Amino acid sequence: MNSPSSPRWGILGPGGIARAFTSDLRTAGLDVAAVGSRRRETAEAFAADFAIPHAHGSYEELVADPDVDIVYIATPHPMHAANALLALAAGKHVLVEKAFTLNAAEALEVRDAAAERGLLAMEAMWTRYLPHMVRIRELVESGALGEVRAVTADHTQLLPSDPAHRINALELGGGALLDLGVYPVSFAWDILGEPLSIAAAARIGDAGSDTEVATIMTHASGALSTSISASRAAGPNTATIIGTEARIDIDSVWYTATSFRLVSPDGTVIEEFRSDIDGRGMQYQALAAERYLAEGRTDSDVLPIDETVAIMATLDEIRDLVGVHYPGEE
Ligand SMILES: NC(=O)C1=CN([C@@H]2O[C@H](COP(=O)(O)OP(=O)(O)OC[C@H]3O[C@@H](n4cnc5c(N)ncnc54)[C@H](OP(=O)(O)O)[C@@H]3O)[C@@H](O)[C@H]2O)C=CC1
Ligand SMILES: O=C1CO[C@H](CO)[C@@H](O)[C@@H]1O
Repeated sequence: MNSPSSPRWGILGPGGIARAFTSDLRTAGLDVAAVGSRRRETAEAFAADFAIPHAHGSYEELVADPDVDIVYIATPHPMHAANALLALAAGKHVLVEKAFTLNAAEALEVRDAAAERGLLAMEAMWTRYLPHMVRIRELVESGALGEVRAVTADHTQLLPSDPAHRINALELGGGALLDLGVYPVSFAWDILGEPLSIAAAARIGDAGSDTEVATIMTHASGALSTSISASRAAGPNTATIIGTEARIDIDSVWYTATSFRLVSPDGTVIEEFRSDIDGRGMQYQALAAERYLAEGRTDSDVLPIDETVAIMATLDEIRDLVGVHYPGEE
């Protein structure tokens, strides 16, 4: 799959998700050239696990590596903007984990820095690039559902309750919305576009961050979307797109590679889709990034950077409604 001109990846912040992503890059035969950690020993251990040629003991060293073309940023959300700006200043393209940044202001900074340098800055909203989502967008655009009137999705997981864990601690961008709710909100944006109005409610945990959040959005198309994110209990993790002529039921876990059915109002299954992929599926976004670079493009057509910024603004608005602010935002 690799060609001599394939971009060479650098992994920044070798924690849990960096491990899953790197494994998927390896499965897809992509070129992982370097890893950078705040601790050299961590970088060396990660490099040994994945046979990565260069291990760097700082993020500065990683982005300065001439063998790296694109940096995957996998630190906690509050570090995304600074890490992405560091890589862009060194002339590297960036693929930045969700939530892209802490808020829309930071996302704009990253967007503008990439644009100034003619570099790709892309949100690692991997779900959008998965085969079932590609087919779902085709079906929606073809009119197979008629007019879409509603979208529902939940992302709920039983995650650590330790107030110091990144899922909870405000200084690490804690909260169900930015970690989990970003998936259903991005999904609603994908299918229905911009929300015109937002209602939201949340429960706030001991750490001061949101542990459960529910939103109802009214979209420019006139349709509604609802989403639930929760970090203290696992629900169905399914999603539905309801149209006037048919609906799509996406099976659990809807935001990973999964199956779905196109169903008519009388319950007849019109089409069934099953995912058959290697690995977790995080390679599809990387393959898309490589394709954009090969075509000399600096934006994603699946999730353009302006939409990422707008999604961050939606998340800002939801956080305003439920009263969650991060240090330095007040
Ligand atoms: N796409 C997906 O399915 C998933 C995406 N994510 C996203 O990835 C990001 C990282 O999550 P996850 O991998 O679970 O987190 P981890 O805590 O497992 O890893 C984060 C890494 O970031 C580095 N880091 C830099 N600064 C800090 C800091 N102040 N505190 C802690 N770690 C720091 C550390 O690496 P080092 O010290 O070695 O430099 C650490 O290993 C989040 O933004 C999250 O939303 C997470 C899980 C799934
Ligand atoms: O994106 C994500 C998917 O699920 C993880 C938990 O397993 C989350 O914490 C994460 O950020």
